[in-house]
Amino acid sequence: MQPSVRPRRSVLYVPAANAKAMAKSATLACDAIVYDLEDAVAPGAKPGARDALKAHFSANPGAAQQRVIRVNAAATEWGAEDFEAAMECRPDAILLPKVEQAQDILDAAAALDRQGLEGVHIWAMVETPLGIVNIAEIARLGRRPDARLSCFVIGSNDLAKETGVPLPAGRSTLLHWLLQVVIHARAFGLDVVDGVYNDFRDQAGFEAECREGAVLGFDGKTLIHPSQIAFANQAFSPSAEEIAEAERIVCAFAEPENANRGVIALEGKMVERLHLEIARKTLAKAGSPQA
Ligand SMILES: CC(C)(COP(=O)(O)OP(=O)(O)OC[C@H]1O[C@@H](n2cnc3c(N)ncnc32)[C@H](O)[C@@H]1OP(=O)(O)O)[C@@H](O)C(=O)NCCC(=O)NCCSC(=O)C[C@H](O)C(=O)O
Ligand SMILES: [Mg+2]
Repeated sequence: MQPSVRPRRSVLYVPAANAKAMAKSATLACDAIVYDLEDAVAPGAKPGARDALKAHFSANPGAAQQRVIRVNAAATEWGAEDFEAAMECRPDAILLPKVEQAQDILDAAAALDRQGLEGVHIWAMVETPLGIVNIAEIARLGRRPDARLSCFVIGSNDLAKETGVPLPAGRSTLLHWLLQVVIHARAFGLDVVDGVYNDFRDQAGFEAECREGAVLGFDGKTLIHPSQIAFANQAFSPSAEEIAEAERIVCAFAEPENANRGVIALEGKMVERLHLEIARKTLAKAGSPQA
């Protein structure tokens, strides 16, 4: 399944057991919401969270944001009931935690097929050592429409837990694994969203990690608090300078004398038609009609 063209700059987790957060979520300017039935919901609160989720979707059949539901893994005692509840809600996507092999995705896709739920994508969390080791096999499903896979989401807390590494500023301990996930997502046409920043009162640290994620090639960041949305939207959007440069490149190639040229000089730099493609992508991301 091809990834959606909708942006993934800001992807907010909302615990499905938190009625106040659920109500607030509809008003927030994030690109996507992940209603969580997994780690943010205590074992005893799972049945109530499923009911709340179903009631929320039933009362709000449409939403401005993409809506995703994170279920517990199929192998857990909650997995089957979570998946049933998620299918009943008909979200844009179901997020599978701790994906470790392609079969995890294919099983979920088959269940969606059995229910005739067309258009429901699968997102996969990459957050275990085995998930990283098998990333090529899993990412390859991006080329198979029947697998429904459209997006990877990093789970940095679980990765740190499973590997025993700390999570220092700059995430040097995770960098190698993060880059593997990004390159495999790009190779097989998947979107890829960075992990959460836990210290939600530390705005400077959060902003630094957003910038780092953008430079590493992520499409956006998963978030835990509404205060993180605005900066994520900014960090994963083209800057004013990038937009202006892209416009100059598009204009330069539109000049009649450049119509048949593969490479031109612009402001002292070599600019090829591949840069024109990049410029058009930048403008498309910025929502410019010049794209
Ligand atoms: C972290 C929090 C528990 C903090 O909550 P709280 O102390 O209530 O924050 P505030 O008082 O500052 O909240 C202000 C208002 O904003 C609403 N709020 C807070 N968080 C959210 C949210 N996520 N979505 C929607 N609305 C939210 C509060 O209700 C207040 O509203 P109001 O009073 O009307 O103004 C809390 O932020 C939280 O629970 N965050 C989400 C945690 C979560 O989902 N965790 C699981 C996903 S992270 C993960 O598992 C990653 C991965 O798997 C990995 O391995 O790394
Ligand atoms: Mg996790």
